Order: sequence, then structure tokens, then C-alpha cells
Amino acid sequence: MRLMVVGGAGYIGSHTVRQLRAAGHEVVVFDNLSSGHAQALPEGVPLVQADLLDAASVKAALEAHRPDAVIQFAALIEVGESMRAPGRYYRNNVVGSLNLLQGIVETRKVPLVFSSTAAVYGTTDNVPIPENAPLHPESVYGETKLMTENMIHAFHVAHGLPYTILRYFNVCGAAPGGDIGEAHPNKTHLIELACLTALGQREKMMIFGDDYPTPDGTCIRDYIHVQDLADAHVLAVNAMAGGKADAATYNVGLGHGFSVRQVLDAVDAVITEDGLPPLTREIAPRRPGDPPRLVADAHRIVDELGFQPQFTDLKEIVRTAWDWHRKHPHDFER
Ligand SMILES: NC(=O)c1ccc[n+]([C@@H]2O[C@H](COP(=O)([O-])OP(=O)(O)OC[C@H]3O[C@@H](n4cnc5c(N)ncnc54)[C@H](O)[C@@H]3O)[C@@H](O)[C@H]2O)c1
Ligand SMILES: O=c1ccn([C@@H]2O[C@H](COP(=O)(O)OP(=O)(O)O[C@H]3O[C@H](CO)[C@H](O)[C@H](O)[C@H]3O)[C@@H](O)[C@H]2O)c(=O)[nH]1
Repeated sequence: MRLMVVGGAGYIGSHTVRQLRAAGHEVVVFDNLSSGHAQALPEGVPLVQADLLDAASVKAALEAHRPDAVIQFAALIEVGESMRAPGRYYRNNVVGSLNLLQGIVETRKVPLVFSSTAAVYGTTDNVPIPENAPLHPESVYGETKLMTENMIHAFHVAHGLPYTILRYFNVCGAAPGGDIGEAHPNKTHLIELACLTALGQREKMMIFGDDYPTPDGTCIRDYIHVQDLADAHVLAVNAMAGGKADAATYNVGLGHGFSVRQVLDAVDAVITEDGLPPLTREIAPRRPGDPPRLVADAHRIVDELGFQPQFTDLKEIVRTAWDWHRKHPHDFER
């Protein structure tokens, strides 16, 4: 198949482009490079450098490249920033996706895979979280994702647009070999920050709260390796190509969680093997908006698409992230 990967120069997009090509698909990337990197793309992958907010460019790219399916990763992704700059988030994430949907139904009406997030669930006691749990996003970021999910569903009902929505839990790790990896302009994610701290770019790791109602008092998250997540997109595309799924929503996680302390222990285990000292840790106040536990009920994607995550060992997951950051301490700059 020929796939248009929107936001394909970003962290998850670039790993997915690679897996799609390995599965024999042809790929064209549409990205404005606002947070993505052309260097993250394999040689020979065409890049349309354009903005989803420019509806004419979106339609022109669809007409020129005639994809058989579209994967939509492009978004602004920071929860905290979304609360300070809601207009930017609603415009980029909702209007951008609307332009894409409109372009698709006006041109080729091909299947769409959309990147959603566990943030659509908000705080819930219903853990592990099934896909039919109530949706109560607590941030503008989560709200933009839920609004886009609802738009996609409306386009399915009105125009027959086939879709698969993937709700990712905590995405982490890097391609084994360490040539591409997480390279967001602002660093907020736990494993990435821990690796940068090990490299001396931060003084210490802050643990945001140790008084949560969890076994060790720190928050529990479901960490899914970016390469497994990329494979989930390949499965989704193949299922839609085979007419198997035309309106499906899946959680993508391992189905079990690790605490902040367990993650930092795994980072310590990896970096001390490389002769570095363990990270200095400091207990800090809770970060506003952090639920104690977010763990996916991941049965649906396993049962329906045959999803089989390969990276289930936390230390192995951290090792891939560490290899990337060690080799690229300033992302793609050096
Ligand atoms: N990283 C995570 O932990 C996580 C978790 C849940 C969901 N997600 C979702 O996955 C998707 C990808 O996340 P990521 O971590 O790879 O982020 P990223 O910032 O690395 O990638 C996003 C890509 O989209 C591009 N982009 C953004 N706005 C655009 C626009 N208006 N027009 C064209 N291109 C645009 C950026 O340049 C970038 O290459 C996002 O939709 C995000 O909300 C990410
Ligand atoms: O320096 C840090 C960074 C994080 N944490 C803790 O580590 C856990 C994971 O935090 P991340 O920032 O790595 O990830 P989040 O769970 O906040 O974010 C994830 O879920 C969000 C929605 O809930 C978004 O989808 C986001 O993109 C995705 O990575 C949280 O308990 C956080 O408080 C720390 O203790 N110290």
C-alpha cells in the first residue's frame, strides 16, 4: 500500500515510517517540521513540508500522492502547555485534523489511523482502563484528542470514512541501534529526563509525589515501547486494507504498569552497567493533574489485531532509550 504519514517526522511517526517500510509499504510523509526532524526519516522517503492548517496544501498532497490510507500523528502534545495556550492547541490539533478529514472525504475517502491518548480518560478508578470507560479529559490537550475522535466518528457516519483510533499509554524507548529516538523540543517525559540526567544535562531527578495510594507511593504508568506502538499501526493499516476493521478504537499499552521508582531503578541498573553512578533523586510535590494509576486494558488489540508487544522488560525498554540518548545527547543536532 501507499501510505501518507502525517506528522511522520516526529518521534512516533518516524519509528512507524520505518516499520511500515519494513512491512513492504510505500510511504510519503506530510510534516511541517515544527517539532519533527527530516533526519529521522529513512533515505528515499518523500517529505511534503507543509502545514495541516493550510487546507489547500493538504488537499493538494492527497491528490498528488494518492495514498491508500492515511496515518495522522501531527499534533502539539504537551499537557501543561495546552493549559497555558489553549487556542494554539485547539487550532493545531482540532482544525488541523478537520482539514485532513475534509481533504480525505473530498479526494479519496481512504482509511485513517489516528493517534489518540490515554489522556482522554482522565482520572479513573476503573484500572486497567477498558476502551469503553467514561471519557473525561482533564486537559486541553486531552480535550483536543477527544474532539478529534468525535469528528472522525461523525465523518465515518456521514461519509463512510473507515478509521482506527489508537489510544496510546506512555510511549517510550527508541529503535534498537539508537539512530532515531525521542527528540521533542521540550523534555517532560520520565525516561527521557532520566537519561538526560545521567548524561549530566540535569542535576537530579525529581520524583513528583511519593504519597500516592500505590505500593511504593509513586505514580504507576503503562510504558509501551515506540517500536511496538509502530507495529500496532502496521497491524491497523493491514486490518483496514483487508476490510477487517472500519470503525475501531484500541488502547495500546502492555496492560501492566510500573511505578516512577521502578522506572528510575531500571535506569540506574542500565547506567551503572555503563560505569555511571546512580541518579540523584529528590522527592518533589505532586505534579498537578497526575492520576495515581494509568494502566491499559489492552485485550482488544491483542484479540482483534493480534498485537504482540516485544518489549515487555522494563530494563530492556530503558536500554533502548539510553542507547539513543547516549549516542545523540543533543537529539539530532549532533
Ligand atoms: N509521545 C507520547 O507519549 C504520546 C502519548 C499519547 C499520544 N501521543 C500522540 O502521538 C502523536 C505523535 O506524538 P510524538 O510524541 O511523535 O510527537 P512529535 O512532536 O515528535 O511528532 C508530531 C509531529 O507532527 C508534526 N506537526 C505538528 N503539527 C503539525 C501541523 N499543523 N502540520 C504538519 N505537521 C505537524 C511535528 O512537526 C512532528 O513531526 C501525537 O498526536 C500525540 O498527541 C503521543
Ligand atoms: O521528572 C519527572 C517526570 C515525570 N515524573 C512522573 O513520571 C510519571 C510519568 O510522567 P510522564 O511525563 O513521562 O508521562 P505522563 O504520564 O504525564 O504523560 C503521558 O500521558 C499524558 C496523558 O496523561 C500524555 O499523553 C503524555 O504525552 C504521555 O507521555 C508521572 O507520574 C510523573 O509525575 C516524575 O516523577 N518526574
